[in-house]
Amino acid sequence: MKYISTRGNAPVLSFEEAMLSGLARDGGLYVPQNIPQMSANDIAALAGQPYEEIAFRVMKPFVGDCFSDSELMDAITTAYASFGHAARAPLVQLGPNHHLLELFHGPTLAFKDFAMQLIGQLFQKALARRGEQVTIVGATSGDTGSAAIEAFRGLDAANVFILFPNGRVSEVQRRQMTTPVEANVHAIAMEGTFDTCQAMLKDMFNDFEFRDGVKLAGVNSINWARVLAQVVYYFSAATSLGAPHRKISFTVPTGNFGDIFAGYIAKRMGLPIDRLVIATNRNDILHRAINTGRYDTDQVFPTITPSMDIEVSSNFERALFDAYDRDGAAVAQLMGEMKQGGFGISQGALQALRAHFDSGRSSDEQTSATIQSFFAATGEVLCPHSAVGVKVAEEHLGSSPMVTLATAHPAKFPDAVEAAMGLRPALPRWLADLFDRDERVTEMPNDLQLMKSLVRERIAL
Ligand SMILES: Cc1ncc(COP(=O)(O)O)c(C=O)c1O
Ligand SMILES: N[C@@H](CCOP(=O)(O)O)C(=O)O
Repeated sequence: MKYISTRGNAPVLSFEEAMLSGLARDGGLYVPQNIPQMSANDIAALAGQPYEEIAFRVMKPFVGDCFSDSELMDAITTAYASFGHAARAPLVQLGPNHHLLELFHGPTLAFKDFAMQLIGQLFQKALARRGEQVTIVGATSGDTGSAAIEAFRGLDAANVFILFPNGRVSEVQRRQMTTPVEANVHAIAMEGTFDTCQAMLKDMFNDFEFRDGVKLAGVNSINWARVLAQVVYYFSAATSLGAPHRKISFTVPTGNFGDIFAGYIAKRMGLPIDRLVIATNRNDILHRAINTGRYDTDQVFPTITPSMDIEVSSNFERALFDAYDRDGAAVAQLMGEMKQGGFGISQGALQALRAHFDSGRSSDEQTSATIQSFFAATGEVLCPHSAVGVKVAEEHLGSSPMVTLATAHPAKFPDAVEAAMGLRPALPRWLADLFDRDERVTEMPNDLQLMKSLVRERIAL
């Protein structure tokens, strides 16, 4: 299996090369050259299998011969061994036709653990084989950062720098990033929003002297391996609910578009997905784009769903690449226009997007009301991000069963949850002393030169 860039002008890579590279050298994102297909029989055979077996069967064709079967299975098994639920991604019924896919049973309590725990294992195997060390820089609005730190803390082969927007993550999220004691972990509180952090990260990748000098690697969903690992739970959920014999819809709380893009890949592989519903908060650029055909950036408003406070939604580029019939030059042109404030989506591409995606939005007030009403009706305590999904999903219920992705544990956002329903969710046992631990964090302005100097200094180059 080979990987090509969405901007059509970067080397074609293997799975392992794409995983270790992060951003393509033309600024684009790697995608598989072809999407492997699963037949109805292949999909039916997944029903009732352990999550690890489903992960292996779904991911293997994308990985090719970069990892042997036993290496891949070993990585998968180790990755999910620490999850606090035997099903890994259990389904809970919210209503007659509405189910919640709980993706927060991993070590850092967010869906990011599904991919990050796995790529931590795959990075270790690949780097050990190559005898290489890398510098991982990640941008986060809260959850990617803590998951990456958890997956890579203490490894000799990787230094991890996590840029988060100062004051714009929850206190639990911040402490998850600032309290690990391992010397290879560097939490950086940056001036600006998540978009500022992500733009800084992409600028670092686009500076080849720096990129090659520090052996830069990325673990945001710009990394294809992140998206791939997230494809798996669409298969596990859909087959539990009767796929391939009936269609299933999914609603996904969305920011950087990685999670819902994984659903789109599942559909392209043959999983009978009816609708993929993009659920946004007040920062509703994707909802507006699907509705109007204009992707116009605005300011980013802080909300009670900080992980989704994103305007420059990185993986939307991957969806556009397909919607523009894989025309890399067209995508490069749109991404250039986005830097000037926005772009229009052609009628053909918009139709192609609308063939798969619906969208909706939830204000903070609606999100709080949803936490409150679903707790009263079902006893399920929703994190605010998951509540955005549930609210939007309820507006899109149809004939096929709807699955809403519960992307984080409510205890990561205790203030918002308490304000909504009057009860403060408790952190699990292994994080119970989080507020007693010492924090270690470096505050930085939005200055690329200073950031590059800091990284170089810390890795002592
Ligand atoms: C809790 C939570 N929900 C939803 C999202 C949005 O996911 P994505 O960025 O893949 O669209 C994020 C951030 O990624 C998140 O941390
Ligand atoms: N919400 C994310 C933003 C980064 O997303 P990623 O999937 O591209 O890593 C976060 O929690 O950091």
